[in-house]
Amino acid sequence: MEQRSIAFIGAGNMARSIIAGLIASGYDASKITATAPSKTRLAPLSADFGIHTDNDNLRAAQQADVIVLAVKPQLMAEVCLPLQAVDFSNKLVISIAAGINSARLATMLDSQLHLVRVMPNTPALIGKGMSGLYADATLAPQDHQFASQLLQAVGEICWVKQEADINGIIAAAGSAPAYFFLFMEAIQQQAMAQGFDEQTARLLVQQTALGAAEMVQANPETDLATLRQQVTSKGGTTAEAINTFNQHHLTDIVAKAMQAAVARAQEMEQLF
Ligand SMILES: NC(=O)C1=CN([C@@H]2O[C@H](COP(=O)(O)OP(=O)(O)OC[C@H]3O[C@@H](n4cnc5c(N)ncnc54)[C@H](O)[C@@H]3O)[C@@H](O)[C@H]2O)C=CC1
Ligand SMILES: O=C(O)[C@@H]1CCC=N1
Repeated sequence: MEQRSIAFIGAGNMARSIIAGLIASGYDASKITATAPSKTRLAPLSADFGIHTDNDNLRAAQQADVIVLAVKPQLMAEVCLPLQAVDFSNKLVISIAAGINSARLATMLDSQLHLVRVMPNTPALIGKGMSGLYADATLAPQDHQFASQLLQAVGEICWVKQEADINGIIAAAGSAPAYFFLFMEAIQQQAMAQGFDEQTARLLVQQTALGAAEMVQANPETDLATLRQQVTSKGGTTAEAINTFNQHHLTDIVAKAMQAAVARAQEMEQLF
């Protein structure tokens, strides 16, 4: 892919995940800079990936072709204020922040921006990320392509047509690894309660989750309900477990959780 210079403003969990994925996919480490106020955050990034690090956001942003805004939403306004000195006319800005829309980012940076909003997730770290992207119609085709390639380097992508749909991506993908981890934690805990040691319980759940996900991927023509039914023998054990989930309204719980994620993103749009 095109090797533009990229400055990650904010070098936390998500920036690290994308950087790791990019380096693994062959992106030139010398073209990547990450910034954070503390050396403790930056040192492992330069040690692990050979990228540049800087504690000066303005310098890093001025020197980059692409600026990835990767700080917490509540810090975004404070971090953007000094960046108003940057000439954004030839730069692509990519924001991965939840709950901060394009209009707000333009105000925070006091500029007209070539902007892509991206909602990635942490499996980008191992090249298995899922990212939703949004840009308005003014984005140049080469910037559209660069953003696509950048996120494709760390997983799958989908573009959404309306900015509001980014909040749906948050609910279904950005936040969703945590739902699966929670479910796996619950299975591991119960497996331990039923007598397995921690390591064995983890192996049971991780291999089963991996196998289930890979079966979904390997059978694109088979819907998820059919895959579930193939495990569920009539009058058998799985049927009892699934009935128990249904009696406790698992589908409703998931719906409520995803709606709560969207509602929080909308609330953050007003707060920050
Ligand atoms: N963690 C996740 O799974 C996902 C996070 N996001 C978004 O990514 C953004 C970052 O989230 P995380 O990486 O989880 O947070 P984090 O807290 O791990 O990382 C934020 C980083 O910003 C740095 N920082 C703080 N003040 C700064 C400043 N003044 N200048 C430069 N850097 C500064 C901190 O050192 C920290 O390393 C958020 O806006 C979040 O909404 C989006 C999708 C998924
Ligand atoms: O929890 C959050 O707000 C961020 C956005 C999606 C995943 N983590």
